[in-house]
Amino acid sequence: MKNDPSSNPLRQLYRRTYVLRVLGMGLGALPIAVVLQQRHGNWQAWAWAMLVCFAWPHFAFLMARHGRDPAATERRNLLLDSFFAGTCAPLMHFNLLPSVVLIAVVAADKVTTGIRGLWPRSLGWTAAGIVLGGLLTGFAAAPASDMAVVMASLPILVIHTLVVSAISYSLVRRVQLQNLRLKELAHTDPLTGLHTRRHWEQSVAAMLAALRPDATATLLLIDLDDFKVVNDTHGHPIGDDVLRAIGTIVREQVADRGPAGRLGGDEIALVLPVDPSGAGAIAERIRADVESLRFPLAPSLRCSVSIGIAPRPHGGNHPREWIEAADRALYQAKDAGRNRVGGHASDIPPV
Ligand SMILES: Nc1nc2c(ncn2[C@@H]2O[C@H](COP(=O)(O)OP(=O)(O)OP(=O)(O)O)[C@@H](O)[C@H]2O)c(=O)[nH]1
Repeated sequence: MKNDPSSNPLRQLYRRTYVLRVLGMGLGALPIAVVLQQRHGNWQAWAWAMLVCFAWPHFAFLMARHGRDPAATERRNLLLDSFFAGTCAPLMHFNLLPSVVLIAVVAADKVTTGIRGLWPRSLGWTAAGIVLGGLLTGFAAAPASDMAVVMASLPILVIHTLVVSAISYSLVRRVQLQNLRLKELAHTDPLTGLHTRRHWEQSVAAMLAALRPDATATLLLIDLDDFKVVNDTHGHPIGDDVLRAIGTIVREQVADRGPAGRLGGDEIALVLPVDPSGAGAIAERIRADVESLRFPLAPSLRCSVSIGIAPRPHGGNHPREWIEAADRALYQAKDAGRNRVGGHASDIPPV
């Protein structure tokens, strides 16, 4: 990806502005031509207008494409756009509507690039274009725009505005989708596909806030048995495969019924809106699925989990107290020989 030019949006800027430049300059030719025809412009005025409107966009594209630094070349081209638009105002003897439209259009193009400071800088270039063009045309002024000039100015006004809006919309949508993806990545543990600890805690808090105070919910705390031995015997990558497989099992068993997160290391927690016996049945399925896991790269490997279950504490939404209760149930399961579910049987003290 590093050498892929498409991975650098600034390097690709000249492609996007090429379309806008061809469109803007091409449509801009219409009111310029009408004004030149009305005031019987000389051949030099026509030649300059045609060069700016029809040759410059392609020349700018080729310069940026073949330049050593396309982004820098394109930034300079954008400033030259403003200069050329500036020269067109005196060329049209400052005919008000097309002069203002042309200058506004090239200014808008600077804003849509998102390059900081480009738009204010472009104003100086526009002013330079106006002064140079003015010196060459003697600053002749005929600002009134008749109906023919108004009509000829409409296509650039309407079409260019709509195209710039469509491009801006698609850029905003892309940024929104990328932000969403970044948020997902920040919320998801890459190994297990479960929530990260922080996001899990936030999701549990949100879930509890949405539940009635007396509504049932149960916390399951899952811990791999002798995971250190798994790592030591089969290696860390196989240990990662185990975590990955358990993440898949948990996600399949929980579906979207409640938040499931990796608290760290080999510890996974989930909260389900069910009573302890319902949670016990789900925990038992997870335990059995983990027990039946097989790994082609480590055929002798057998895994198991111990699971602690704790019902939601009465009269409180304190995840810490709740996790401690599930932790006690988990360690009872470990003490009782591992590969089992603890906490939903009567021998586990209530929270
Ligand atoms: N492969 C792998 N191992 C990890 C990861 N995170 C933590 N571990 C290992 O997980 C092991 C956790 O061990 P412990 O929870 O202390 O104990 P255990 O061996 O599972 O024993 P019990 O919990 O008592 O059954 C440690 O060896 C960590 O190095 C990980 O992302 N990948």
